[in-house]
Amino acid sequence: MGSYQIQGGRPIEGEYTVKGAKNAVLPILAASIVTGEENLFSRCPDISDVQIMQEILESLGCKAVRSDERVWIDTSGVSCCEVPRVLMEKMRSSIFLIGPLLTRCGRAVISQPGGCAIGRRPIDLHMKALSQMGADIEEKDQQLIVTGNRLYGTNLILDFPSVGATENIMLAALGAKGETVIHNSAREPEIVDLQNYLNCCGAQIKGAGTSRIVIKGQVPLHGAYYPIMGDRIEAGTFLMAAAATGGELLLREVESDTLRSLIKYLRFAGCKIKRYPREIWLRAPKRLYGIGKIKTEPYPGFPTDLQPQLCAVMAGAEGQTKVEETIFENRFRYTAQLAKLGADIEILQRTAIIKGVKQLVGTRVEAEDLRGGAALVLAGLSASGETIVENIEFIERGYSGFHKELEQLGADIKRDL
Ligand SMILES: CC(=O)N[C@H]1[C@@H](OP(=O)(O)OP(=O)(O)OC[C@H]2O[C@@H](n3ccc(=O)[nH]c3=O)[C@H](O)[C@@H]2O)O[C@H](CO)[C@@H](O)[C@@H]1O
Ligand SMILES: C=C(OP(=O)(O)O)C(=O)O
Repeated sequence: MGSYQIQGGRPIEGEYTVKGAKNAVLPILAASIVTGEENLFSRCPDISDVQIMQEILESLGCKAVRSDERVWIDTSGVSCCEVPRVLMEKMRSSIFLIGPLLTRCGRAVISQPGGCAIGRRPIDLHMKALSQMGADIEEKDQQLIVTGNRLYGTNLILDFPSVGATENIMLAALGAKGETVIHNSAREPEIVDLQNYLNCCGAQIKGAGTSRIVIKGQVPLHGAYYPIMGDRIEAGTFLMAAAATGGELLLREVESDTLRSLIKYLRFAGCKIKRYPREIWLRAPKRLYGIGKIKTEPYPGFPTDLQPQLCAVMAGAEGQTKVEETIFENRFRYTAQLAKLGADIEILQRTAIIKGVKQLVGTRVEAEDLRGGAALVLAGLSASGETIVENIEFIERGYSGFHKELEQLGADIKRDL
């Protein structure tokens, strides 16, 4: 396991072009299976989750080749509908193969998806919807065998606007007879990106970005060229790195509208922010203010994937911040590591009560999940002295060249191994 060594106290300053979104590229790469043709994607972040998705696609009979930030996938040779357990367990997004495999082959064999330990993350909503569409689901030897040769479109009401379930249903609905309507669908921008890609392939989907998505089934599809949207979570992480270090940053090529809630709170914290359609400029004060109460919510609310980074930033702010995590029941584990740097954070059920301290002090900490790990890096950038963040493989699931990009922006950060 590798580590980052950070000498804290340097402001994050300059310009940064945001990379393609992890949470858009993963379902989109999986979705390419439904086309049965070649596809070319640009702006694909070079992160380990994308590498694993390429390996999964290859194991199913696709060809997948990366060249710089482009990934070419030829899905014509899909010959297998079983996702190998060892790859399935490597990340949560392996779950996105169910819908495309059902559409392409009428059958998907999967095991439990892996991923960061931030909650139980069951897949009952995915399964309930597929079964309502006529799929047979059988559990055997710790595998789920989903068969759906004759899926039919229907009205589905999600009990919770799950991002993954919304996307999986959209993908399975492509092969279903008739129209599928998803009510209470998730509204995340990455779902809009999935819809846009599929419509480029000839699909007829409308409503993504709202809580009612309509998918016309059995429309002929073809391969396409598609540029992946900018990563709002990466963008938010860099904005907060600048905010935590008294820096000044111009972010380029990100839909600023997708970061409205973060921008609002960073303004409360004392940052000056200008927002243009595809750029965000931020200048931070020497010390931030605590921002009172905030809770994570489905989009357009404050994203759970920025909660750990926000708590790390607020750990050094003047005053108190209360952060309620409403999406994942176990997403505060990283706060025990932040405490090693001197953060004063108390967890009461699903709320973190953060009393800002004047100065975090560098020490050795361990990343235990992707965003919690990024939060430790932000804390290290603002702390005095040296912080060593271990187990950075978790962080590299979602951030491409994280330390190099931060170094370009003025951080003193090195990677070991
Ligand atoms: C690759 C990707 O896009 N990952 C994102 C996606 O994850 P993911 O798609 O897994 O997140 P969901 O929206 O499905 O999960 C939200 C909540 O619903 C629960 N749930 C979900 C499905 C289900 O069948 N049953 C159930 O109970 C989950 O345990 C969780 O508590 O959305 C999350 C919430 O914005 C983000 O944190 C992840 O970064
Ligand atoms: C939880 C996350 O991702 P995943 O769903 O891939 O585990 C994340 O990106 O913060």
